[in-house]
Amino acid sequence: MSVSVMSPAVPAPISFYTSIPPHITETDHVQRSLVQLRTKSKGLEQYIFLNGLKERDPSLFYQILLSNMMEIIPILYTPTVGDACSFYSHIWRHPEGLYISIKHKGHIRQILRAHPAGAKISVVTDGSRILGLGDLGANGLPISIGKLDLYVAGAGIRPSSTLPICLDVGTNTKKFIEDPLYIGVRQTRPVGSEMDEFMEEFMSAMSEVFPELVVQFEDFSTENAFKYLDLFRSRYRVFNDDIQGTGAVVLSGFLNAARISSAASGLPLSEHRILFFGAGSSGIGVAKQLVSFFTELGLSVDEAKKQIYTVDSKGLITADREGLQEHKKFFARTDYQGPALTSLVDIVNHVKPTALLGLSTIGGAFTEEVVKAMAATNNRPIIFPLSNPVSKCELSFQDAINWTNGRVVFASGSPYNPVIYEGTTYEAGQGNNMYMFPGIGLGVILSKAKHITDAMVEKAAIALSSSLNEEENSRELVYPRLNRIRDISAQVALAVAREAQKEGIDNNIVLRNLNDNEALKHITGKMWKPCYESHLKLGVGRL
Ligand SMILES: O=C([O-])CC(=O)C(=O)O
Ligand SMILES: [Mg+2]
Repeated sequence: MSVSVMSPAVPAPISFYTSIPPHITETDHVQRSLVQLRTKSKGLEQYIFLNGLKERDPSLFYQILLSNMMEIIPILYTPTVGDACSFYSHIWRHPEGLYISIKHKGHIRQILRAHPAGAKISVVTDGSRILGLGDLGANGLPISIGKLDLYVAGAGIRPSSTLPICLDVGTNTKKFIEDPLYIGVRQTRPVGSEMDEFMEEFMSAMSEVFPELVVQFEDFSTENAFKYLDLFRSRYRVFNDDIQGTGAVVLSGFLNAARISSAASGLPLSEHRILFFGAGSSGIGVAKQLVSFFTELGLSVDEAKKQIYTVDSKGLITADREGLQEHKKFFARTDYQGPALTSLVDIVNHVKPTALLGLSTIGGAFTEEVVKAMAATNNRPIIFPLSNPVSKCELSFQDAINWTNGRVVFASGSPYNPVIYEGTTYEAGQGNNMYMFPGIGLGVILSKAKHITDAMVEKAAIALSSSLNEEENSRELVYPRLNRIRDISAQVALAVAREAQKEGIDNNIVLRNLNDNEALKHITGKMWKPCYESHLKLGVGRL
């Protein structure tokens, strides 16, 4: 009997074929899985379904994710991942990612060595400030997993090169410690030197076991976010997504929003007054990113700082306030001596900002009065309610449109559906760091940069802001459409790599010698794509 050249070299076991019903193809199974997903109720049930699918058939999972990104990303990522984290101990089904516990102190290298080699990008959280949901302890792992799914979808990183980690060091949230189903260690968080020593051991073990690894710190509490970024950024390839990723994505959206707003007002970019509602790691991270950009426009640091006002739970931050936390001092105002301004409306009326940015995690904080005060002094007020998930967002898109008669230039951290107002359809921008971190990570991996500098992050932001196509610009969008994420990540990655080359901290000669067009081709050519079909053909997949 002659053997067809199309036959697989090694025939699949008979049992494999007999387990597959007669009328099933790859194409209809993708459709079947989508139907199964869509019949689940929205939110956590859909998250659990996708999580199970990823475990059962990773190749099918990625196939579905990549061909339905607009539908799937809000389930695996913000906002639904917030519910997954809140209830993770209760919905936990199977081991995934990696837990490094405080109990492993002294043995972290051995634990990492037991993991398959080859990780190139790791997202690491200690669960202490998950989105705007607070200290969720060991329940924080899904945020690392969700961010890495975006690396796969948005930047084409191979799934086996990703390493989601939750540092299980305890939680200060009593209800978790008392919950019999809680999956983390039952103790409060270590402070001071115990945590510092743990982090030192962890980072040095990571770089030893995974020499090519880029580390993204995620959702650490504000103080630790700043502290560990400062401590490790010159020694390892590490960046903090909440400080730098959010800083960059907001700078990028602000540049486009300011262009739209200035077209109506004639105000030069450097004269915009920006009010930050929220002064945690993200708020201050974004503010610093703006200062750095303004200085490049020719302003001194002091002049740039003057354009920025910060507000925390006690009101407008002024230098004369007692006991001001270290990270808030830089932006504390010295030009206001009156009685403390505590209400946001009073602050808006005093500052008359052109842009109001929310990073406060206080849902609904931008009330009708606040929004109308913004609309009273600005033809095109810029309002970015950036806190996540939706329950913590300062303003809904519908209210923003209604209360400004459609004049607002809007971007939120979580997604909103388009709104129709007086016959016109308006689209919300999503100012989420998902536009930045996949491209930043990819650029660092490909250029083999030694460090991630502020200039690399800034160049990433500028690349994003100029990535909008004609149609997106004509619709007055402030961010490109998400379905172009791979193109955008490639442009961001190139900008990051070019800056690393300029600073002489890259280590990839091939990339250095390519012109921009060749380099973009090289980058997109490296992007991983799922190959679902071949699994059934070769009989090695699991349906
Ligand atoms: O995860 C997101 O959607 C954005 C983010 O980093 C955060 O809110 O902490
Ligand atoms: Mg975050």
